[in-house]
Amino acid sequence: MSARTNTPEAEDTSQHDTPKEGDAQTGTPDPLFGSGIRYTMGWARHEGDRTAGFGRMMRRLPELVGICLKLSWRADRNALIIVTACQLLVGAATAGGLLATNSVLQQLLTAGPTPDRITAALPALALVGISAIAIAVMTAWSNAMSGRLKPKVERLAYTELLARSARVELLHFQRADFHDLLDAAQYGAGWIDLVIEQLIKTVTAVMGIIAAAGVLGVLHPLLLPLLPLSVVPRGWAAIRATRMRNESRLTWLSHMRQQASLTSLLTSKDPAEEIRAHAAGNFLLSHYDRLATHSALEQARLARADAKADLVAGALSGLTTAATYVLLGWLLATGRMALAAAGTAVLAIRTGTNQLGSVVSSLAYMHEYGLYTADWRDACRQAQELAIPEGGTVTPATGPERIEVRDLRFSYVNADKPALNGVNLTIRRGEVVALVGHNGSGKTTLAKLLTGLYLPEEGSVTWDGVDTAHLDRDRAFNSVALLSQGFERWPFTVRSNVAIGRHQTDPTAEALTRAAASAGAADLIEELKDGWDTLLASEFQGGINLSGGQWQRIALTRAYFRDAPLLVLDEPTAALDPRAEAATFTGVRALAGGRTVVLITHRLHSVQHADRILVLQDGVITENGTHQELLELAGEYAELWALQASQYNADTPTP
Ligand SMILES: Nc1ncnc2c1ncn2[C@@H]1O[C@H](COP(=O)(O)OP(=O)(O)OP(=O)(O)O)[C@@H](O)[C@H]1O
Repeated sequence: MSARTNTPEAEDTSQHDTPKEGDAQTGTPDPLFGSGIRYTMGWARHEGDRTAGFGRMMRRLPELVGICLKLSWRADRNALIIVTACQLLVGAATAGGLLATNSVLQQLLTAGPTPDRITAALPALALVGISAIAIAVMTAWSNAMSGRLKPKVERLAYTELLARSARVELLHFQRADFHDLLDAAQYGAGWIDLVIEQLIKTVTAVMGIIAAAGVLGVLHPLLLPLLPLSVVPRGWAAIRATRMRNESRLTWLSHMRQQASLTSLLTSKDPAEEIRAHAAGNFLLSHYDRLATHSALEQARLARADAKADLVAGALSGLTTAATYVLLGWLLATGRMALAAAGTAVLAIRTGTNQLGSVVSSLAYMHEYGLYTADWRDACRQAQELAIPEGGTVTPATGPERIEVRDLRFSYVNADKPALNGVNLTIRRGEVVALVGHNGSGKTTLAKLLTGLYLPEEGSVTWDGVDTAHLDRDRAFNSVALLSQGFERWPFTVRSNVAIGRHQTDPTAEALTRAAASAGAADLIEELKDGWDTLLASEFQGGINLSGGQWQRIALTRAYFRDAPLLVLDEPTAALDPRAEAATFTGVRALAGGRTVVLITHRLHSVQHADRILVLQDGVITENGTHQELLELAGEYAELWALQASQYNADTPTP
């Protein structure tokens, strides 16, 4: 190995061409990610809107303001009222201050002894001071109130989104477009405080403009058109700069996500093991650096584009300022305006143009962030439409007496063939039913339909004659305990990991211990340093991690702790040692009394004592019977059984 490969930096340049500006083009497949990652995130939902002009921006504005005001009203109406009142008062004080300034100038510029002129100007001077104090007080109060309002609005937006998405039918979580919307909506919820901030800035600036325009109108009507005229170039440049920024951002957005995914891979717990064992660190790092270089080049280009736009804006703005002073000079020279009024006009024009510039940039920011606010609203609406309905037929607490499946067909979104293709089956209360079959044959999918987690696409699944779609699903789920293949390893204490399975009631020590004993986890928990209070997350202070099998026992404890009449165990022993596995299956039989158990496993020796074994093949039940009946049938099950048995026999040394 050459010395160069000792540092990741050395490896970078040897592996990839040095990125050049313009390399990062949309649609160019990435050597690591292909082109798949680019459009999978909510970011890219607004390509058209992001590069839209002023007209489109203004058309969306009322809707956006409406969303923000409604949310703010719900979050903290007092704060909203105070902020609005403060802004109105700031506007009034600005106008009053300008008029008072005019009066001061008039008094100072009239003929007469200086002390007299100063004395005459004093009341107006006091008014200038009072309006400045009023502006400062109102601005401070408004800032304090908006500081109170914004986090409340953000919290409300997040809570609403999370509450609604937590109720969405499971199937929609398989849809990429729904995830795109949720992604964007999360930005919307997080950035809603920025939209409100810009909205407040806009209101402040509009008040300033009204004040300045009012004063200019009083001083000389000819001065009024100067105000919008002077801001046109700055507004045009600001919008142009925003569009350029957005176009540029779209170019490197996917890089940002790819970079973020590499950052997360290099710093997360789970991939750490394989990265080290396969020495993949430098490889990932070199790709990270390649992407970071692209991003830096794009940002440099962006900065230059911004600078150019600013330059053009500055030049045009200078021209309009010059025109303003020429007009003022002409008004003065021709005696159409007094010197004092001209002085006030300069102040009013400066105030007005500054505020107009501020309005334009606030509107541009509002438009940009506001696209996500609209997504937040759309996601909340969609989540509501796709939610598991509330109410329906209530099932008895003892669970269904009979689950019937008739001509059941079910396909996942974008799947080219159905996962279940005409399943018929009846399960009675208290039965232990085992589902076996090759990978992808539909066992897990069937279990999810039996429990009402998914609804049939065709055919029916009924609980005591009631279609699962018409059940009160919240109550129905209450009757279900599920240990799924990818069970959750909650980063909580052991107690919470188990009690989350039935969190509505305070877990009694006795119920926890009983569940742990049934799952074979009692000794394991007792030996942990803080017992039930041990934190199962080594990435947090004081936390520890468990082995795969130990985690499986905790997950099994959780399922047992739910103490539900319908128990679904999907590969419950995949990570268990043989003794624990045997104990688990014996435990399942013992537990069954009155409880319906659906057991999915590839360990055929463990299912031989099930009441019934169902063999699935390509989404269809091909065999249905007891272990003995299926062996006699000499079909798929018998073949798989013989295969597994032969492996054991071959490996067993003859005594
Ligand atoms: N979320 C999903 N989206 C799309 N297709 C899916 C999804 N989950 C499963 N499938 C497909 O549905 C079919 C049935 O999958 P299922 O998980 O029910 O099989 P299984 O019998 O439980 O497999 P295994 O023994 O590997 O756990 C497979 O073809 C699988 O690829």
